[in-house]
Amino acid sequence: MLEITGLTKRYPGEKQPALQDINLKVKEGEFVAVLGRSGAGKSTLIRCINRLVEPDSGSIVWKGRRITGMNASELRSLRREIGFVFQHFNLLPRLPVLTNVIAGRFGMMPRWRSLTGLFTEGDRKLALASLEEVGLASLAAKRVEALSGGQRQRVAIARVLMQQPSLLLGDEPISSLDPVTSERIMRYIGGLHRERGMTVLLNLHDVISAKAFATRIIGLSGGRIVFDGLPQQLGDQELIRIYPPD
Ligand SMILES: Nc1ncnc2c1ncn2[C@@H]1O[C@H](COP(=O)(O)OP(=O)(O)OP(=O)(O)O)[C@@H](O)[C@H]1O
Repeated sequence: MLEITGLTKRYPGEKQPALQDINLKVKEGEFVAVLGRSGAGKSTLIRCINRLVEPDSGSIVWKGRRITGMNASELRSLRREIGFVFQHFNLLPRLPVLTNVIAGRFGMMPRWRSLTGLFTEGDRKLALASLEEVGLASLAAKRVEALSGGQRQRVAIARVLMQQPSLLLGDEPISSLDPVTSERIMRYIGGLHRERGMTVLLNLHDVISAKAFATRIIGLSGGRIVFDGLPQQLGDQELIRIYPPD
């Protein structure tokens, strides 16, 4: 479903490449957790997949379409199909929760605001149902800026639910949340994977969450894949390879 071949990225002015010759095939319905030390290349990998970061070489093919090489309009339509949860949520703080969630339907369309008047009753119902799923329906009318970090993250998840993507990418979606909220968000994402068959690829700092929820773990170190296996194959030796001491 997602096939990454020979992916390499070096940021301008950096000596070491952030990613070196990454080869990775993700099958439909897999839940992949990407682990690695800070600077290992996890964000770069995820961001190359939706072209928020421009790779230097290699190819990324999703459902038979070559992401590397897509033009701006092809990318816009791709980003409507691929859900992306950032560390910093990417919400519009001054607008109500419900409007932020409905915007998910339009992907990352920059001019979506001009569509506000065109939201249908169906859109509103679906957005409310998504908020219900993350336990925030009662806050639908509140401005996002009045919510806590954990609540904002749940709004971001509700927006992704609304988008109904077949691929969900996440860049450390739980790293700024408390343990209880983190667990809750991971359970939502696990539910999306199990019940809707969504393919998930998440960068995580937390090995325990990765082992509990993922069906496959990728370990990155120095921009290379140093582990690729099942959660139960991740033992002490493998963890040392993924998290080498200084
Ligand atoms: N915009 C940038 N300009 C220059 N170098 C960058 C940029 N973004 C990342 N890097 C470098 O690329 C390497 C990989 O960074 P990346 O953010 O992908 O790692 P990461 O594993 O996601 O780290 P973290 O867990 O801290 O988010 C690091 O050495 C980092 O300093």
